[in-house]
Amino acid sequence: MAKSNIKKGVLVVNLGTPDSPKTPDVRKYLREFLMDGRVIDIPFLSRWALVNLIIAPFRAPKSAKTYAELWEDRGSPLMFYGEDVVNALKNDSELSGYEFALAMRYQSPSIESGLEYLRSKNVSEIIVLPLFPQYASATTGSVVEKVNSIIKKWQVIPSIRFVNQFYDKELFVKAWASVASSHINKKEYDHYVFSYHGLPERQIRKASVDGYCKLSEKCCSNINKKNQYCYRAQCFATTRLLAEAMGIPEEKYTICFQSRLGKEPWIQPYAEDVIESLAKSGQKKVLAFSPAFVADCLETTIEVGDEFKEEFEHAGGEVWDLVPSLNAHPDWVECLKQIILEKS
Ligand SMILES: C=CC1=C(C)c2cc3[nH]c(cc4nc(cc5[nH]c(cc1n2)c(C)c5CCC(=O)O)C(CCC(=O)O)=C4C)c(C)c3C=C
Ligand SMILES: [Fe+2]
Ligand SMILES: [Fe+2]
Repeated sequence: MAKSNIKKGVLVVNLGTPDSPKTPDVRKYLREFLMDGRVIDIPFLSRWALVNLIIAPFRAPKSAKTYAELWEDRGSPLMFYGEDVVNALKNDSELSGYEFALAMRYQSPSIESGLEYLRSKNVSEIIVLPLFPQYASATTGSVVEKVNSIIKKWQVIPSIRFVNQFYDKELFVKAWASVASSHINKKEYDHYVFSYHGLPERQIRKASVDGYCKLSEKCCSNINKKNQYCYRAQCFATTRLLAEAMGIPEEKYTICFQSRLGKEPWIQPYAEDVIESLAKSGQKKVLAFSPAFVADCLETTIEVGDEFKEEFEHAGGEVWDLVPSLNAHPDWVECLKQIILEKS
């Protein structure tokens, strides 16, 4: 029987990054990102005023300087590692029955252009793969909403499957262990820090079933029917899996949450408090992981790698190393391949 040439489509989506590290491009990026009602979940007019009159004008020039430090010859790492993994998937012979498009939730290439590309290839179904290991309404939820807002206008809507999270996939854990092995086998560390992007506490409460989530250590210490989509609980679960795979005992690691924005409470413990208390309690050599990100970006290289290192050393610590992100590591590409095949 002749082999069918009908293909399936895969839309690989990451958060997005400015088009360049120049202030106007950073401002444009921040505006689009922070005007998303799933990111700053307050009424439209208050959000508009906060973003356009306060955050974008004041933050853009500062962030632009940091983006300039991050920028490489190939551009923003979040973007070029996205291109690298998609190219690796395209070249995998086991995935020859798939068409791929890379998209960013904010800025370019847009989700709309990625979906249009897949539509032009007449794919029979589309797998949407947001590159966020843990579910949050502000990230995965926003990608799902955006995709739905576009395809609802299509005459023919193919079957669409969304990947909601993958923090617990064996190959995801294995990929982190592979990337970290060169650090772990080379040096002895006193302590390990797992730093995740933060979220406003309000967003955790909104995702909690029957008010289950009290934002205590206890409510996030396991995954159950009521907190299965709790970002904080999923970050705790990610840490347990990674620590177990790398043989790091419980007393040797600490979780924290970074990148707080605004005055409202965000999920705790806060990174700056953890860093200071580790240094003050005599931990000298620390290895840091950033497992909410699958590609290096501002939040990993600059915030965890440079700024946290400075804070740790200032508080009396001696060594602060960061495990790079999964980027285009072959084990990570293998993990993505398995996710795609399982969803098909
Ligand atoms: C785990 C993924 C992420 C979650 C959850 C998330 C929530 C979130 N972020 C902001 C505000 C900002 N985030 C910024 C950068 C940024 N955020 C993520 C991922 C998550 N954000 C990434 C990958 C990046 C880096 C992108 C890059 O180009 O390298 C920024 C911009 C940078 C800066 O100006 O400091 C802001 C602002 C909020 C408010 C939020 C949840 C509600
Ligand atoms: Fe963010
Ligand atoms: Fe919880």
